Amino acid sequence: MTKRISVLGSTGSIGENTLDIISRAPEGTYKVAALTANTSAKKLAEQAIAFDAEYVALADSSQSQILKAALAGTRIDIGIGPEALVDAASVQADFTMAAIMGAAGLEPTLAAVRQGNHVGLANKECLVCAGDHFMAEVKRHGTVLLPVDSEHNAIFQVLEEDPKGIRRLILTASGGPFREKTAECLKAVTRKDALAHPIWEMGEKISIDSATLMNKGLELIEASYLFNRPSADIDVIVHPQSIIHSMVEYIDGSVLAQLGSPDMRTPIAYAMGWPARVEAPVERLNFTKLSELTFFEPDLVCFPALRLAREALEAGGRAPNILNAANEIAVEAFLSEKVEFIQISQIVEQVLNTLSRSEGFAQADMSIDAILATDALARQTAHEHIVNLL
Ligand SMILES: NC(=O)C1=CN([C@@H]2O[C@H](COP(=O)(O)OP(=O)(O)OC[C@H]3O[C@@H](n4cnc5c(N)ncnc54)[C@H](OP(=O)(O)O)[C@@H]3O)[C@@H](O)[C@H]2O)C=CC1
Ligand SMILES: CC(=O)[C@@H](O)[C@H](O)COP(=O)(O)O
Ligand SMILES: [Mn+2]
Repeated sequence: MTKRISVLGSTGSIGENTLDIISRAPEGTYKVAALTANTSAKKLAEQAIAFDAEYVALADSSQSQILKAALAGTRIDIGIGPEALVDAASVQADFTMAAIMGAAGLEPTLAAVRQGNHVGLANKECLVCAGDHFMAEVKRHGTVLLPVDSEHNAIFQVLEEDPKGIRRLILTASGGPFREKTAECLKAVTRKDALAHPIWEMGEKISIDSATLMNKGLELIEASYLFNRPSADIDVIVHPQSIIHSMVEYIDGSVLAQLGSPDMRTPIAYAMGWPARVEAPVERLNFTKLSELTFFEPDLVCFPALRLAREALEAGGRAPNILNAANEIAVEAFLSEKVEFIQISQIVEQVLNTLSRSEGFAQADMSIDAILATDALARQTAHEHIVNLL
């Protein structure tokens, strides 16, 4: 039977990889329901025509004329503005790929969750800013949540084989482009250096997160919510080759891992095909050509973001929500060359300190409005810290 698929964030790296899997599948396997983007109107229109989408949504209204002109004369419905992303996510779909970058993806992804079908979750920020609320909605609607983030997809695959007797989850990290740098050298790194991930080709925000190790911090929080494990049960280990995507250690000492070439089309295909396995056009592992697999502890002094994320997870309440929002603003400031690389984690720490002093982290109200209010407050506080730095 044809699967109806929506792709939230179709113009991004995960979105394009998802459409690549769709384009290679036998005729009739998939039907594209909805596609969304922020500002990439032209690319969104091209995708919509190529994949015969039913509905497209563009968040940035200033680009709407480009989209409308490009789709004039087609039967593709168009929505404009952030609320149209929620409409797109509400178009009936058997599987939705949630691949919007950042907390902007929260409300559309929740709308997809409310359909009660299958959701592939790439947008880790959703879980970081609203973990309890998000997982409660998944449960309430009987949604099948399929992790797409490579580490979480690896753990999901392992736990499908054996969910008993777990001692700890081990998240692997590439270490990013600066894994061999000293704290002194990190002071001089540029935007270009930070975007040059040694293994993965990804969007700009996640590439910077990988360079600061905040990506691994967000993934630690993501894993805690997805697999219902406390911080103490989740370790991070640097594995520069990124061949082992993550592991689970069991109480008898066994460790099960998922391996594969570092290509996101494997976890994407896994999520789209689940519970079946489907073809993905990725390079197969050739063990005789793998020179070595190495591992070492992350350096929490050079990369304080990972420590901050673990502290936020352990503090609970609003802390992960604040961490995420502050990080989004700090990364944006780094990408627009307003702050230095090492200031990203400093800004996040300052926002956490400021808001823990003035407001505390306790959060009785886990409603979406409370989550969005905290997100807005943390963004404003981060902007204030950045202004003070300039
Ligand atoms: N890339 C990867 O390999 C991996 C990514 N992820 C996660 O997946 C998510 C997407 O990452 P990635 O594909 O790399 O990111 P990209 O930056 O490549 O793409 C992001 C997508 O989200 C859209 N978008 C960005 N901001 C907004 C907004 N404010 N409102 C609506 N739409 C928006 C973009 O539209 P536009 O093109 O118009 O800007 C684009 O379609 C992130 O959460 C990331 O952490 C997880 C694991 C691996
Ligand atoms: C591909 C993927 O899942 C990314 O989140 C990846 O993990 C980034 O690499 P780092 O391990 O460097 O953060
Ligand atoms: Mn990852």
